[in-house]
Amino acid sequence: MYSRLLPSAMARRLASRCSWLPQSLLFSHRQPSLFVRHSRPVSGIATIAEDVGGFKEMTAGNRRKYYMLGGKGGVGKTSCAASLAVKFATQGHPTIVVSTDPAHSLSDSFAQDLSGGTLVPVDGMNAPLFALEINPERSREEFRSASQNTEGTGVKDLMDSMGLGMLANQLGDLKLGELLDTPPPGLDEAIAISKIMEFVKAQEYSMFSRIVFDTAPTGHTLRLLSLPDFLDSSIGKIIKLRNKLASATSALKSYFGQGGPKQDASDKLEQLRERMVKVRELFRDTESTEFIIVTIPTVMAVSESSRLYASLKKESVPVKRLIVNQLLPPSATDCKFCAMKRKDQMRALEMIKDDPGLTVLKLIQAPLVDVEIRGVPALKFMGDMIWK
Ligand SMILES: Nc1ncnc2c1ncn2[C@@H]1O[C@H](COP(=O)(O)OP(=O)(O)OP(=O)(O)O)[C@@H](O)[C@H]1O
Repeated sequence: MYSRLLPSAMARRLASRCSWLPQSLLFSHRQPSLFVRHSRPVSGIATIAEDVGGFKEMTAGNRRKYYMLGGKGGVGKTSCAASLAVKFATQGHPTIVVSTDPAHSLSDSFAQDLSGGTLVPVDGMNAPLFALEINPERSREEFRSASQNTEGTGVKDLMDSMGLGMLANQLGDLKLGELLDTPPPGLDEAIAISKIMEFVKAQEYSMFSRIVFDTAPTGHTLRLLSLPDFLDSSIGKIIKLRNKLASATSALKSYFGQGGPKQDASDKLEQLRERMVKVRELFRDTESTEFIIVTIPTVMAVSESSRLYASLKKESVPVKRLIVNQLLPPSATDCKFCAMKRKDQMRALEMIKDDPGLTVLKLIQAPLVDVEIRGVPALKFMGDMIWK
């Protein structure tokens, strides 16, 4: 229904408010092919609405591709991710968009409840687009339940009776469940991403050629990438200790005629570590993955984006595009506030130009619009402005 409303009512309303944008851009939903243009690298600052995003490259081929959108909190990651997913779907790519940000706003963005834990077809789309908010707490729970009390009281009783209760208590302190009660930052999100990776492998999801992730703010993403190392050093040690305990208690138990200890926790954690490695591999896969940084034109946001880019580069994560969202149009009136604000934004854009890392990225500039970007029509509108 929405998509039928868009060309007339909504687009015209938006058009009247964005008179500084080219009309072709505003009505691009009517002629989608008009906006699929060749990508080209950009070395400096483009003017607003210049076609520098290289969207054609993003849609090329039916091999599955993953797009992760990340950046500072509140810059518009969700809106950009949702608009990209809508655009992919309307261009013929069956698409899944997933939020792994613990503070979800994907449901708000699509104006639809996506929190049920299963893929939901997005309302108002004539093309296959499914969305999901992953509940990190729920994902973590399955690991936690398997990692608690696995040696059971039997071993402790046995060790107590042998005067080794103290040792049993100390080893009990290595409860793996506690690690998951206070997880390292990024773990929740990494578990969520690995869950998606698992289920999209199934035959029934093979049709989906684009998977878009709306990720958590910068810090989490960076920690997520260093997780395999963290897990190697922490969980790895814990697993080794527990394995030693397991073989010691197993020897005792068989001596006293009891069964061997359970291996569930160690197995689960080893599995968790392996999955984290796979998530990192996915982030680094230049063939199938791209991380898109979203920012706004403020000194603070650009500085954070610069650090994010440097860290992603260090971790060999492929990054090609930078979205500068919420740019003010040139002021047509003598609004002093607007003029000052725009001057400030231009300064931030200059920072991007001068930043040795960010300047090599394709720069996509997205204007600040004066309507809330909510629901498929608005996302289509935003997508047509950004993804060209
Ligand atoms: N270009 C834009 N013009 C006007 N409003 C925008 C624009 N981009 C985003 N917004 C609005 O800004 C708010 C924050 O956007 P969004 O939720 O996409 O950001 P986020 O980076 O995902 O936030 P969080 O870090 O909290 O998840 C939303 O109300 C959204 O509608």
